[in-house]
Amino acid sequence: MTGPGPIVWVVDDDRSVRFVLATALGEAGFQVTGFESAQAALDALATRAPPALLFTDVRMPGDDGLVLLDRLKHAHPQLPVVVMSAYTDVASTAGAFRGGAHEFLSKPFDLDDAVALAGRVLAQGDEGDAAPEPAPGVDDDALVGDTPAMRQLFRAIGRLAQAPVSVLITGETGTGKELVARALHRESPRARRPFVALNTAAIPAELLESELFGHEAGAFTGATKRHVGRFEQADGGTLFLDEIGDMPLPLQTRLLRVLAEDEFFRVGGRELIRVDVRVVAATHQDVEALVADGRFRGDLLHRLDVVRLHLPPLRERRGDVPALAERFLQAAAMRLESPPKRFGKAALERLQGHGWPGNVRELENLCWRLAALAPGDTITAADLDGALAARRAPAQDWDDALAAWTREQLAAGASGLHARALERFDRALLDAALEHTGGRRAEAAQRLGLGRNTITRKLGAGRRRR
Ligand SMILES: Nc1ncnc2c1ncn2[C@@H]1O[C@H](COP(=O)(O)OP(=O)(O)OP(=O)(O)O)[C@@H](O)[C@H]1O
Repeated sequence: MTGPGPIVWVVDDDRSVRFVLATALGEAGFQVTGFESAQAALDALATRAPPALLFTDVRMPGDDGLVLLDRLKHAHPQLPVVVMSAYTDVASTAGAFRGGAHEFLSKPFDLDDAVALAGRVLAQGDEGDAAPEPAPGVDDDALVGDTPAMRQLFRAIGRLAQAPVSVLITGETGTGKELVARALHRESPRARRPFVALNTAAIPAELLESELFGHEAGAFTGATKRHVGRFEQADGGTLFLDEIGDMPLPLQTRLLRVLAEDEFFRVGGRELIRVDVRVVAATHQDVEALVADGRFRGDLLHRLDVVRLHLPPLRERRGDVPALAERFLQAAAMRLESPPKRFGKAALERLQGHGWPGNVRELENLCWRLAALAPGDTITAADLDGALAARRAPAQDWDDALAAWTREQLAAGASGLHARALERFDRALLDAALEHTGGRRAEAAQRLGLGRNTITRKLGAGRRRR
């Protein structure tokens, strides 16, 4: 899609990073231009209006990203800059923030996170004092919900935000677990300190430990610089550990110890690091079952699960669908700088009747698509059917999606892709078959043409290594 969305520039000497980021941002409605060097971006600025947002890598041939940041801060102080780097050492991150970076994105990053970040930064700009004409704001982090389950949840968040206890958030994918974690942070006395999120499932097991606790230069092959882990980054604030059920067992043991002692060593380090971090964890899995199967430590669950917040799936709170849909549509129109649209009555009814297997995220994506593509001011039931069908279409081209995933992973520096791809292939088949058979393994195995033992083994392997 090349909608009339806000203009974003991506400066990175790595062509594949520019490509994947531009594609993802483009699909979300931004107009993206890539530059291979700081100089190329500066040259463009001499002849063109500045973008609404700029992403830049740090280490590039010629002037690096921090030099670019410095120049931009003088020439265009209002322009938000997101600095991206694989080097999350103190010098790079602190240098970036000192230089006026709006956000720091550590590579490899999740593309959804990068897109969400772009949305957030621009929304802040829209609402902030610095924006020339503050638009009527849509608060990206505001939780929408008026059903009894959500009201109860909001009360619990208000109460829990003040208490420094660990919280475990459960709920299907896309139900808003991260948003709840952010709300807990925002309403807490830690609000002025960092909120740091880590998706355990998105990071290869062998990198997780150093991602969490950091490492010293030379701690292992490839560790050329000191890396400050997420625990340290979150000092004084909140660390959100998403998909905690996917954490490998040895790391669970280490996490348990750190939570008990509030101190740790970086990988390969000798200096004892003390931190004050509130941990909020989340999972979409049945964590008690993981404990029963020996895949998750009961004592760690106990420590993380001082209080549990459960997010019901959207199909169990259909009353919230209209307000959510209107909100997303309004936010999308603002972001795309397109005229506002509304849902017609029949369309709203159809939305409420939909099953929403992807929950609020699915609804949000659909609204973005409709904001960009529906022809009139009022969205009809036919527009909706078209958008739902279009959403399903890419799923048919799974080989394209696989190729895109592979390119993205390679660009982000990942290795061992064949094994990981096979795992995901198995998991997609198994999950879909189990969903189809209502969780009956024997039937799922038979439908897939696999032996029952094979399916059990694959399920175990998938869960262990995810
Ligand atoms: N109650 C809500 N009000 C407004 N927006 C919401 C609400 N719940 C979820 N969203 C939006 O839906 C999207 C998905 O939410 P979020 O990422 O918090 O889900 P999640 O449960 O953490 O998903 P996953 O398990 O896949 O990580 C986000 O863009 C979020 O802003």
